[in-house]
Amino acid sequence: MYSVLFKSPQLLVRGPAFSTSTMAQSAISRITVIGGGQMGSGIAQVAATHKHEVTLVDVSQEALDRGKSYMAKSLKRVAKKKFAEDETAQSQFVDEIMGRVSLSTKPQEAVSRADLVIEAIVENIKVKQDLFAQLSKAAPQHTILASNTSSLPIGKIAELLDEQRKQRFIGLHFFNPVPQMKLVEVVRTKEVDQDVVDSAVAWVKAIGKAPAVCKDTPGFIVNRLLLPYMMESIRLLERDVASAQDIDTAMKLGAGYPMGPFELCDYVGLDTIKFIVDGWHKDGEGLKGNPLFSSSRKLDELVKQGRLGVKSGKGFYDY
Ligand SMILES: CCCCCCCCCCCCCC(=O)CC(=O)SCCNC(=O)CCNC(=O)[C@H](O)C(C)(C)COP(=O)(O)OP(=O)(O)OC[C@H]1O[C@@H](n2cnc3c(N)ncnc32)[C@H](O)[C@@H]1OP(=O)(O)O
Ligand SMILES: NC(=O)C1=CN([C@@H]2O[C@H](COP(=O)(O)OP(=O)(O)OC[C@H]3O[C@@H](n4cnc5c(N)ncnc54)[C@H](O)[C@@H]3O)[C@@H](O)[C@H]2O)C=CC1
Repeated sequence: MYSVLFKSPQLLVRGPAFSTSTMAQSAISRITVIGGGQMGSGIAQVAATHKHEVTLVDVSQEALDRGKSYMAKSLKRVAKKKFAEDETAQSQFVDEIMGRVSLSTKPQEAVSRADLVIEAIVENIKVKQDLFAQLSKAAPQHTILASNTSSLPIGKIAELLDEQRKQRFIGLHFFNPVPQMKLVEVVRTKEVDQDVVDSAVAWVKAIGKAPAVCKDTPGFIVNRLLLPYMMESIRLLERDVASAQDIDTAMKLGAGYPMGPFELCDYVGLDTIKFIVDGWHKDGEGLKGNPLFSSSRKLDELVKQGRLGVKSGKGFYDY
């Protein structure tokens, strides 16, 4: 059932009928992000930019330092746009936001006061399930637990949790690069409470992003549509229909995409994509054997050669 919610004259919100608590201000203040890589560092940066107290967790100080440098580099780009020639204002801006982010290698301690925990660790179902089983022993009962997974079922990630925890478990799927991409997919399981969905939607808006609420099915919305497009692009290349460069040019100028499919594959990471397409082809709900999601010899070869994209300095392109 759809309804039109008028939040204020200039903002017409059209979407599924939310309970009145949708309009409630998000009661989320303290955020813990687990995994300080490409995505987790971006999520921590955006939350801190919007005045949240953030704790970023990773497995080692080295990994935390890497995440911190991702944030600092990104914030310097934002600061340069915001304060043009004023270098003092630029460094004050960066220092103020970075000052809201504390670093930790102790996940249970880091969630003990959190209102929201967002996991952005390796795309591996068992590692995610074990992490949340550990966190659920330490996080307050009210804490919302969320995963930023690209492809794994949210309900499966929460499988080891008790019923009460499952009712406060949700998908918050950010897009890369997090500071720049407006969308966050809010993925609801069968078990999640409506007020948790409403709080998540309110928080996503409070950090300047645009929520899209969807059910917990493979790929949610964007990746379900992106993956076949990406795999068909690779099959065009395998059939020698056109070069990667020409296919990218065609999709940027013909379909208005900011990046072509091969640029985007390199940007996201070929190993991540291979993991996802192999997983869905094997047992993705309703996708098993679907030719659109068949794996690709070319993709397998590149991953085997360690050509993972931007992160390894070479993928479809050399960087
Ligand atoms: C068909 C291929 C599909 C491949 C994926 C397959 C899908 C299934 C598996 C996916 C698995 C994982 C992915 C996932 O789950 C979901 C995703 O994230 S999908 C990827 C979504 N992202 C995109 O589609 C990115 C598209 N590209 C862009 O929007 C732009 O190219 C980009 C913003 C990356 C760079 O812009 P560009 O103009 O090329 O360069 P600039 O350097 O000038 O940047 C423009 C603008 O943006 C600011 N900016 C860029 N990066 C950052 C940053 N990290 N921090 C802060 N600011 C940043 C920059 O300052 C510029 O700002 P202006 O105000 O415009 O000056
Ligand atoms: N790369 C992308 O474009 C996108 C990725 N995602 C999803 O976000 C998640 C993270 O992806 P990326 O940031 O690209 O990966 P990444 O490899 O850049 O970062 C993962 C981070 O998690 C840390 N980590 C691994 N296991 C951990 C544990 N048990 N405890 C704490 N930290 C741990 C790693 O040290 C690393 O710093 C994945 O689930 C991925 O599917 C979602 C949207 C876009």
